[in-house]
Amino acid sequence: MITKDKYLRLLAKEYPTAAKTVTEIINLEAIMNLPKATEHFISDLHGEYDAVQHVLRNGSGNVKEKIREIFQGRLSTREMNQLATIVYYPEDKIDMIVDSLESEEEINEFYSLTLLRITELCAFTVSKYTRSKVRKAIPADYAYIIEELLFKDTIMTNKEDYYEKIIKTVISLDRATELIAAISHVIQRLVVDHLHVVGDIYDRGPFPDKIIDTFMDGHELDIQWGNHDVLWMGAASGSAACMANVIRISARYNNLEIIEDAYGISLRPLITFAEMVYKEDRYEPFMPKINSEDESKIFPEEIRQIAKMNQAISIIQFKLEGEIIKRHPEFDMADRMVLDFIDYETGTVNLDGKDYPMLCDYFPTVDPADPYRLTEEEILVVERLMTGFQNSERLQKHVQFLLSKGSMYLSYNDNLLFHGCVPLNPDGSFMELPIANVKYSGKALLDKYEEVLRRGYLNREATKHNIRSLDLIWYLWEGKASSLFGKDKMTTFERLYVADKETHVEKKNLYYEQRDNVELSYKILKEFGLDPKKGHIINGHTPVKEKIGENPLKADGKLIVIDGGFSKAYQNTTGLAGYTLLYNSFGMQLVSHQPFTSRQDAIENEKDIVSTRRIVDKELERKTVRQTDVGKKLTQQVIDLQQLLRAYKSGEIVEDLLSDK
Ligand SMILES: O=P(O)(O)OC[C@H]1O[C@](O)(COP(=O)(O)O)[C@@H](O)[C@@H]1O
Ligand SMILES: [Mn+2]
Repeated sequence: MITKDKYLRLLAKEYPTAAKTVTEIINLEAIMNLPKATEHFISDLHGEYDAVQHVLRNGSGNVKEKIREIFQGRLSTREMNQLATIVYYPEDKIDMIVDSLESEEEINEFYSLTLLRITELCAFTVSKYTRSKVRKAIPADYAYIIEELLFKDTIMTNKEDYYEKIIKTVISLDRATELIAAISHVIQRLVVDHLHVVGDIYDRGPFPDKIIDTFMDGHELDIQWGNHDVLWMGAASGSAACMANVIRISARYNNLEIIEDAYGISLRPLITFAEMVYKEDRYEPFMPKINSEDESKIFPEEIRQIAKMNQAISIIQFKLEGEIIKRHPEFDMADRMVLDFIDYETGTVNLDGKDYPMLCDYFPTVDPADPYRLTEEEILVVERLMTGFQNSERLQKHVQFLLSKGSMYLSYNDNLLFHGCVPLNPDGSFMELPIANVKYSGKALLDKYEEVLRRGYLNREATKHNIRSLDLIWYLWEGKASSLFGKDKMTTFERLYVADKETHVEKKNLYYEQRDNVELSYKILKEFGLDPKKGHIINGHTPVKEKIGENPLKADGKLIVIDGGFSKAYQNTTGLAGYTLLYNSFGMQLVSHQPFTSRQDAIENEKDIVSTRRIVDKELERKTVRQTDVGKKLTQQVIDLQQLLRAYKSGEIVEDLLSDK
């Protein structure tokens, strides 16, 4: 361990004189007195890149709010909406406006007014940050000009002329669009300081990869993994069962492009296998879901092929899952040995003691005497697909990003964030899972899951030794003690093969029934070492059915469910798109969003998502950085620097006065 004296001497290298130490103390004190930065919570993005982009660009309605604060009374609603659209989509919107203008004068006037307005908006947005933070958010190309415009020197007498001159020069050099775009990006970036992604970036929607690319490009953020993210992480780590699920879901939502085009993984082995082995066209339950807009863009033959792939990979999935369940009696999943319950002669299935007719009884690869055995062809298909997943550089890069920014849960500024639940037993105690003969529950279980996920990825090439970790990663997807799943079983098989909906029911963990119970929130916050009086629990995972009166604020606002509802497929059930949460120096606000139509509609018709806000918690006094987790670290730094200063004064450590020379 490093001694205090050694530490001070190391610190003295960074602050070699008393003057430099004092300057840093003053700087840190100033930062701690600034208002707490805005945190933005979003979840369940499900590949809906355009809608997510929109919410990020408008900062859950924050950009509009700031525009109103500054320009109400000075600009008309139309002008304010136009300005907001420019901030969200600068290049496209400006092109459109400029195209509609007739003369050079009109265009120049538009540029000049827009630059003035957007500069004012940006200056207002960044006013709560230190200059050094703002500088980091400014793109290098226009750094000098933007800094000049933002940090106006109030003592300069002829400053207005000076700025006008800058703006005129930029316009005359034909660079106005670029500059407006650069300033817009600074606003987008800083209108929300820190982003929390409470899970489920992947599946159902078309572009999870593009969402991750956006996240990799600069936002300050953290991620709490969702069950769908973990499924992809498992597939990238070498779990064949996770991979089969990933492919099945992509086929079901007609999104195989994500695998083939975005990640460059060839599905040819699966297509060939499906055509070769599933000779009869009996794939009705496996038809992909196709959006009405996409219907005209797809050949019927392609739909047939996707359905067959879905059918082939589903059976492979059930077989692989059966093997895992057999290896792990402690998973307690005997009821998921679904291929055992089929009567292959009569085409019925026995579930919970009751016989049901099957919607499809075509199983060309299943040997009723040994239903879980993969055929040689199936083994080959799995191997070839797996190689594709493991060799996809882009997928591996994305999963590494998820691992580096993500965790099973996060404590941040007194709040506890996780995607699903802390699984409970029917009597309310924390549910246990034995892992390598040790029982884990509550926080320890979530910590263990995280350890296993990281280990599973790290050992992805040591296939044999990794099986135990990979099995557990798959368990996280659909096991009853999984904090990401939170249901008693996943009825994929029943949904495909049985019409009777009573077999489709997935019973939610007691956690979900008890979410309104303040005591439970207290108990969980305490379990995770947080102060229950101050903190909140923030979850995603379950769409909030506002349509039938469900409230996203549970337990008097102690627990907040912010499923963003981006997934189009689920918007019929919820009645609106969903929720995001903002936490700024004034408190917490829940924002509900109407569905996003399209990027084009947003640009052309200035159609913003209508967002309404509800206050969750109001700070009695405006919260400063000092009262945050960052503040705690800075306070400690100030204490250390004060000690260093005393050491300089007493001569215990000698100043390096030559350090500047
Ligand atoms: O809507 P689909 O595609 O049938 O998926 C249903 C499945 O998704 C799940 O709800 C899990 O996904 P979510 O995390 O998005 O809820 C399962 O419980 C369920 O079996
Ligand atoms: Mn989920």
